[in-house]
Amino acid sequence: MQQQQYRITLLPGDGIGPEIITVAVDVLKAVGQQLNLNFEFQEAPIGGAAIDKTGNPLPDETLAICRNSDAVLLAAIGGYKWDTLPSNQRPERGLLGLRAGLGLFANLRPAKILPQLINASTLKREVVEGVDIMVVRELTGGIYFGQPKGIFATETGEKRGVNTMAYTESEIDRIGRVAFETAQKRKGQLCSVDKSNVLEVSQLWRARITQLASEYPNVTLSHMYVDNCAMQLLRWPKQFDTIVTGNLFGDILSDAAAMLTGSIGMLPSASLGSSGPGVYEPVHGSAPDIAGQDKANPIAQVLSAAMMLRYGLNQPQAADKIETAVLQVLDQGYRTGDIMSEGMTLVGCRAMGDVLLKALENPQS
Ligand SMILES: NC(=O)c1ccc[n+]([C@@H]2O[C@H](COP(=O)([O-])OP(=O)(O)OC[C@H]3O[C@@H](n4cnc5c(N)ncnc54)[C@H](O)[C@@H]3O)[C@@H](O)[C@H]2O)c1
Ligand SMILES: CC(C)[C@H](C(=O)O)[C@@H](O)C(=O)O
Ligand SMILES: [Mg+2]
Repeated sequence: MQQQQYRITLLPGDGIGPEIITVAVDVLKAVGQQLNLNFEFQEAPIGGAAIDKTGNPLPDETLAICRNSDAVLLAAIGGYKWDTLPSNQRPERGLLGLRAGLGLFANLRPAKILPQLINASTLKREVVEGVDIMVVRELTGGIYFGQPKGIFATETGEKRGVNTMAYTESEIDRIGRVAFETAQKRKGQLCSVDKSNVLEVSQLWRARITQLASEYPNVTLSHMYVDNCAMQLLRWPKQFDTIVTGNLFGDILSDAAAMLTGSIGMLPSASLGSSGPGVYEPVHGSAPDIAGQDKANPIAQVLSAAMMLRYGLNQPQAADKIETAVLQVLDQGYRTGDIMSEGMTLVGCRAMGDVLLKALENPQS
């Protein structure tokens, strides 16, 4: 079998980023060896680490390296050290710049409860058992990017902070199509989430998504206001299959959906554009409260690497192997602190990496 070569850019970022990405790289190398895939890793700075090094949260060189790779594996950015910077100089700008620079308008955030972790959820077993939701979040538009934005002086001398939530029809259509196609491959139920009882931008969103539905007769479309959706996610999450929503609503709802699964430390994501490399990253942040303590759960990062193999590199067998190894270590009772429950074995980030490698070497079918 001829060896497949892939150029992967690694963006460890800040906080727990370097700890968790190391685990994912080891896992990728191990699965690569088994399936004759050769990963050429190249590391670049982003976020706070890049600010410290270059003064810029997204150096041009970082973006160029990402553009020139087959896929980008990102850990997380941000932390206390940079919290007092003005918003346009913060680490988060590096992440937004990366998403915009690579045209990654579609963010897929799966929230699936694993049977092994039902006890780690704060919700009742009957509420979370069987939950399997895909949040399709628009990622390069909406209030994160709309103009005008800034802090402006008013005539009275008072300051006024402004952000603008805006979507064009074509921006809504392209994320809508990704969402309908995603729902088609799942249970065929798409819930579009907006705030069209108040916001004009949401009225346009709802109208376009409704119009698109005629092209996808095998998908059942429903609509929900975002405040109700936040409540329904906690009340009866099994009513959802695929959710499509804008940038800010998707950010908030995906963190809420994460908790259904036990911990945000479990949730991967894929950020995709219409061409070029995607960025694969955990839903969680840099967790500065536990950084450098070997306490982080690396599974969201490892599952992001699996999403990279599945969606970005078309290597589903390799992705399956990683996902199976994750299930195996959970079956064996290994838990980081965030998913710990009675009777389980508490491990740190590095030890979780070690048991994952063992599970890859010795899969128990
Ligand atoms: N994609 C990203 O890079 C990203 C995403 C979200 C937040 N952030 C940034 O991260 C920084 C911290 O933000 P925050 O505290 O609001 O969110 P966070 O997701 O970093 O942390 C929230 C809580 O979850 C815990 N947690 C997160 N990931 C974990 C993991 N893998 N294992 C165990 N516990 C985990 C943290 O310890 C913390 O208690 C901020 O600067 C924020 O802007 C970055
Ligand atoms: C860090 C921040 C810019 C980012 C976002 O808001 O998109 C994060 O919360 C996420 O969910 O990826
Ligand atoms: Mg978020």
